[in-house]
Amino acid sequence: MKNEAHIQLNTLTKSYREGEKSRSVLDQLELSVEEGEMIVLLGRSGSGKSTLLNMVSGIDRPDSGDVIIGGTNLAQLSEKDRTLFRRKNIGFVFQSFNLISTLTALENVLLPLKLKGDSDEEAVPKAEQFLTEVGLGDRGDSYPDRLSGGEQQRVAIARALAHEPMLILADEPTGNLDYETGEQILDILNKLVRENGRTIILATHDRDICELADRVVELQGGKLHEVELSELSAS
Ligand SMILES: Nc1ncnc2c1ncn2[C@@H]1O[C@H](COP(=O)(O)OP(=O)(O)OP(=O)(O)O)[C@@H](O)[C@H]1O
Repeated sequence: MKNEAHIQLNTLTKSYREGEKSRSVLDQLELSVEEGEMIVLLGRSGSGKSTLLNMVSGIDRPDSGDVIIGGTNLAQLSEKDRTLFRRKNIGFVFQSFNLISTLTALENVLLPLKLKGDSDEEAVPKAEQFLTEVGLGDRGDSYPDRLSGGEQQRVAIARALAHEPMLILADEPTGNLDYETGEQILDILNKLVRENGRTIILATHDRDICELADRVVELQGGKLHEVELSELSAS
């Protein structure tokens, strides 16, 4: 029996209204992702990458179409149920790290575990373990403003993975980092995701990142096009 796709986007359509005008961003878009795949999502600025990730995470809802993740169609859930689904099943890594500045590194990683309802006894060892895995086991007490950009992004990765979500969404995770630090972050993300069999969709402008991907798709004119890895190395 063929496995059901882990993520299935069917005829996904989204447009934004501005006054009288409507701007189409996603147009009958289709995507199928298998469990454990790493997909790189390319696209020019304004092509709709963040809009697409917002649909997949259930932060926003499509005008029409399906967003089926692990058998649940997010497009049919209420906002409250989409939030609950997201907390349980999705981890985010953003370009701007998005750590909470008044919480220590450890407390930031604890947050998704506490939201999920874990007790301190369960959550603290898990959060410490994930901080150790990103090489920051000794920085749990540091506040974000005492950490470098690369360290903050590593905390953000630990936070994204701590509640063991089935899907990781990363929006330009190396966008604010220098080349070398960006490479380190990608190595960590890649290793953790691969070792744990997680599915990841990573949006970027950076074509170098594509070498880590199982598949590369490009958003253009509201639709996704598969990009051959050989095309990228030639360009
Ligand atoms: N809330 C909104 N209201 C109106 N228009 C929006 C809204 N959000 C996004 N857009 C428009 O939708 C288009 C796609 O935006 P989106 O942020 O998804 O692109 P992107 O590919 O992520 O861009 P970038 O790489 O620059 O972050 C843009 O033209 C943007 O102006």
